[in-house]
Amino acid sequence: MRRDSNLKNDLLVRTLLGEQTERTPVWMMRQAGRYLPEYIQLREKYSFFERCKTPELACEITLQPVDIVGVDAAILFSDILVVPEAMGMEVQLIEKLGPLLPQPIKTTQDLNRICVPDVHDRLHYVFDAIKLIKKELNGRVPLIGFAGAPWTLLCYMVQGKGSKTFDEAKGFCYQQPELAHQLLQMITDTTIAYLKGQIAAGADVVQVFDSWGGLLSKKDFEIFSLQYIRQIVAAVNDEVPVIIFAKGAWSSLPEMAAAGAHGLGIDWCIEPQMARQLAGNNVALQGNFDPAKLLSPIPVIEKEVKQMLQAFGPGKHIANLGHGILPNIPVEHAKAFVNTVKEYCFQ
Ligand SMILES: Cc1c2[nH]c(c1CCC(=O)O)Cc1[nH]c(c(CCC(=O)O)c1C)Cc1[nH]c(c(CCC(=O)O)c1C)Cc1[nH]c(c(C)c1CCC(=O)O)C2
Repeated sequence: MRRDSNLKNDLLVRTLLGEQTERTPVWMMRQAGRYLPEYIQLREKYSFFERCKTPELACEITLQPVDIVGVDAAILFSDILVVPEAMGMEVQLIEKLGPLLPQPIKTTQDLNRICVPDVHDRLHYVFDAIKLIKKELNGRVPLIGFAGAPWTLLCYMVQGKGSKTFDEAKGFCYQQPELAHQLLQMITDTTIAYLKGQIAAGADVVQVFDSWGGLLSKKDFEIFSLQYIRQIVAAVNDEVPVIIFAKGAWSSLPEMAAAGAHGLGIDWCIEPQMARQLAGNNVALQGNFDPAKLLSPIPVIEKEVKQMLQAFGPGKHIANLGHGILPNIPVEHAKAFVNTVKEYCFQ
């Protein structure tokens, strides 16, 4: 296991490695983004991919929540969709609509248009950003690298846009399972090289986002998601700690723990005690505050965050939201979330 000896705050890394810490670490999924006025300013000047592909901009945005909100970890500013783009697909981000992939994968011919790229050629801008961020962080907090899980990326690559059900992506898997598995394996191979590149560039921890894992039954989650996540975790978990966040897929927590992850993200639909029973004692749990609850008045946020910390108990817990922070959250409310965790003492 590689560890950056220059880290002044290593609460996240130690928690993931099962070591005791003075307090619970805290960060927020999607913490670099639209609820921060400083981010919105940059967004007005540069397109989404300009922000992702310019290391100085990605670095500045990554550091914003560390400086402004005081989280215990930075997460690389990028997007899970840079991987489909590197594999040869056109990816656009449209205001208010979200991602658009105008030529989605439906047939063997479509699959032949994409490839497993050389990540050092196609995604070098991410590795350059990570090197710059590590330098600028100067050990203040660890840096989390990330990638989308193959299933969640397939959802966008086949559906071509966001969806509540991803019915076309699911239909593709059920109608053309062989093609689906070829695509999932190509994404997996790209992702392994991509995460290894992030780690080589300096990422201290990596997280795999399976935002749409909960759309599958437990059996189909194993077939179309978990077997690929397992390959990714096995390829990197001796280098740095790995967190799997598979939203809604709580019934597979035992299998995800057995896959060799150091941390498992959970959403607010499962109680901490139940998640602990399912996941066992050898893994840290991350979560699980309802992001919309950050709209509550600050005293309510403080009270509910304390209840959450108490429910998880001391140790083996990383305080976080159960999904990404919403754009309409006041910065003061995000700060209240973080500060309540930092100030909490277990009796
Ligand atoms: C499914 C998914 C995507 N991207 C991501 C996921 C998995 C996590 C999740 O479920 O929320 C992951 C992601 N996207 C972004 C980050 C940055 C780092 C961080 O967490 O702070 C991370 C970790 C930046 C972003 N990615 C995107 C934005 C907003 C675009 C903008 O600010 O111009 C940001 C800050 C665009 C994006 N990218 C994606 C969507 C659906 C959208 C549009 C809607 C939305 O914003 O949530 C795909």
